[in-house]
This record gives sequence, structure tokens and C-alpha cells, in this order.
Amino acid sequence: MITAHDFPSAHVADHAGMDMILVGDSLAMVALGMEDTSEVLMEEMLLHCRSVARATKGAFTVGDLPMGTYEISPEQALASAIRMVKEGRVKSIKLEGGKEMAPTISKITSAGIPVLAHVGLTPQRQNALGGFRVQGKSTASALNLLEDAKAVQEAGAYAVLIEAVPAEVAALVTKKLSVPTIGIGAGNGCSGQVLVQVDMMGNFPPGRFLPKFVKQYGNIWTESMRAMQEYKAEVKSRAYPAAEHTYPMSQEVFSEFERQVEGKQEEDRAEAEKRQAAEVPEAFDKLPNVPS
Ligand SMILES: Nc1nc(=O)c2c([nH]1)NC[C@@H]1CN(c3ccc(C(=O)N[C@@H](CCC(=O)O)C(=O)O)cc3)CN21
Ligand SMILES: CC(C)C(=O)C(=O)O
Ligand SMILES: [Mg+2]
Repeated sequence: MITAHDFPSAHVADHAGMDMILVGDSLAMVALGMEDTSEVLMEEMLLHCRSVARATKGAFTVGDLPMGTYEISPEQALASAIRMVKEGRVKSIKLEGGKEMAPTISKITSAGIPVLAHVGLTPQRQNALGGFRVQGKSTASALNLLEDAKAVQEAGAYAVLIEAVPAEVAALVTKKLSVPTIGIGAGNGCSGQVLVQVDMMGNFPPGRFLPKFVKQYGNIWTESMRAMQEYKAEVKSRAYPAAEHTYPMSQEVFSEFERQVEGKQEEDRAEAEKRQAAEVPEAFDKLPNVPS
């Protein structure tokens, strides 16, 4: 599974044969330049979901419910999930939370909308978690994570996404569940994996902080910079556009065009001279009387 936030990023993911494409609310940070994911609006998610859906032929699409659109009640969550499917054109939705979200997950799945649950590090709750912290590090916290995973499974989630959890814990949770798990920063014992596409493609300037779990499979930034700088240099040196990038005209037609332009200019000049000559006396008439 990989994230996508627009038509081209979904196009490449789908063509590469990804099983699942997530329109993550990480969109806020990687595509919209926001400080964190809590700022992104339903309307913004819907616009991007639609563009991803248009490019996706084979993969199963998932839309992340943005913060504030599902926490108030199961009814609010179902209404938001329906918008994601109806307007966003995705096939399923994802929401963050464990046992406390069980009634909400039941409500949405009973309406026929598949739900991917998200436990462990839940970035929408970063202010309560004290930042982007690894979860399930203590025995109590690991037990709590397992309870959360079981509860969302029982509520009807078709899979459980586990973020930033020790590998051993995620592997054991995976064993104890009957539905698949999808890990991010949760080791290779999960059923599947997900990454933010911009991160794994290396589409960001050097020096940016990256979570430990990111492996950079590409270097899109470097390639984009090379191309951009080469374009700039060639425009300035006039190496671009070259003959093959221009539309030619027959010499004959152009000569006639040139001749007519020159002829017109001659006519225009003569016309202007005539007009000026005619206007001079009139202009004199309009001058105010100068006291002698
Ligand atoms: N570009 C991007 N990639 C992501 O994976 C991502 C987002 N944005 N935005 C939403 C969340 C936030 N994510 C994050 C962000 C930071 C850490 C992080 O700093 N982790 C520390 C662990 C700190 C600890 O030891 O507790 C690390 O060193 O990796 C983890 C997940 C994952 N998601
Ligand atoms: C990091 C993944 C799991 C996510 O929720 C997102 O991209 O928003
Ligand atoms: Mg998310």
C-alpha cells in the first residue's frame, strides 16, 4: 500500500500494481504545506480523493477521514464516510482510534462502507500523545494496543493499520488477529506495509527530517532540480527552444508576410505625417490666448 494525493501520484502507484492506494491526511503536510494533519478540511480531502480515484483502475482506494469529521458521534462519522465514497469516489475509509471507535466502525460498516482502522501512533491525536511518539513500548501499552486492534476487528474493520510500534509487538498483534495488518514503522511482521509516497520517492529538499521507518527508494527532488536548472540555463542561453521545438513557415510565405509588414509600416508613416500636418493649425487655434 502507498499513499497518493493527486492524479499523477495515483497513476504511477496504480501502474506499478499497488494493491491499495491511501489518500492520507498526510496530504496536509506533504502536498498542502500545512503544519500538521489537523488543519486539512473534508472539502480539501474530497478534491484530492476524486483526482486519485480518476487515475486508479486496479488498486483498492482508501480515504483518510480528516480530524473533526468523525469523532463526535457514529452518525457524524457515517455521514462523513458517505461523503468520502459519494463525492471522493474512494472505495473505503480509514479512521484513527481503538476501542473507543468500535461503535463508529460498526455504524459505518453496517452501511456497507469498508473501514480500515488505524492504531498505535495516531497523528491526529499528536497533541494528546505528546508528539509523534513510538507507541506500545511498555507491557501495559502493548497490551492496550492489542486490545484496541481486537476491538476494531470485532467492530468490523477489514484490516488494521499499525503505526510506529516495536516490531515484536506488531508481529504478535498480527498473529492474534484474523484480519490483515498494515504496518508503517511497525516491522516486517505485519501482513502488509504502507509508506507516504513523497517520502519513499525522495521528493523533498535535502536536510528534511524523516521518521526512522522511511526508506528512500528514489530521489525525485534531485532529478527535478537538475531538470529545472537545465531548463533555466538553456532558456537564458537560447539553446532552448531548438529548431525541433519550433513551428517552421515556408520562406516564400514569410517573405510575402515581411514585405506586407514593411509596406504597411510605410503606409502608416505616411498616414501619420499627413494627419500631423493637418492637425497643426487646428492645435494652434486651440491654444489659449497668450497675453502680449
Ligand atoms: N511526510 C510524512 N510522512 C509520514 O509518515 C507521516 C506524515 N508525513 N504526516 C503524518 C504522520 C506523522 N508521522 C510521523 C512523523 C514523525 C515520526 C517521528 O518523528 N518518529 C520518531 C520517533 C520518536 C520516538 O522515539 O518516539 C523517529 O525518530 O522516527 C513518526 C511518524 C507519520 N505520518
Ligand atoms: C501515514 C499513513 C498511514 C497515513 O495515515 C497518512 O498518510 O495520512
Ligand atoms: Mg493519516
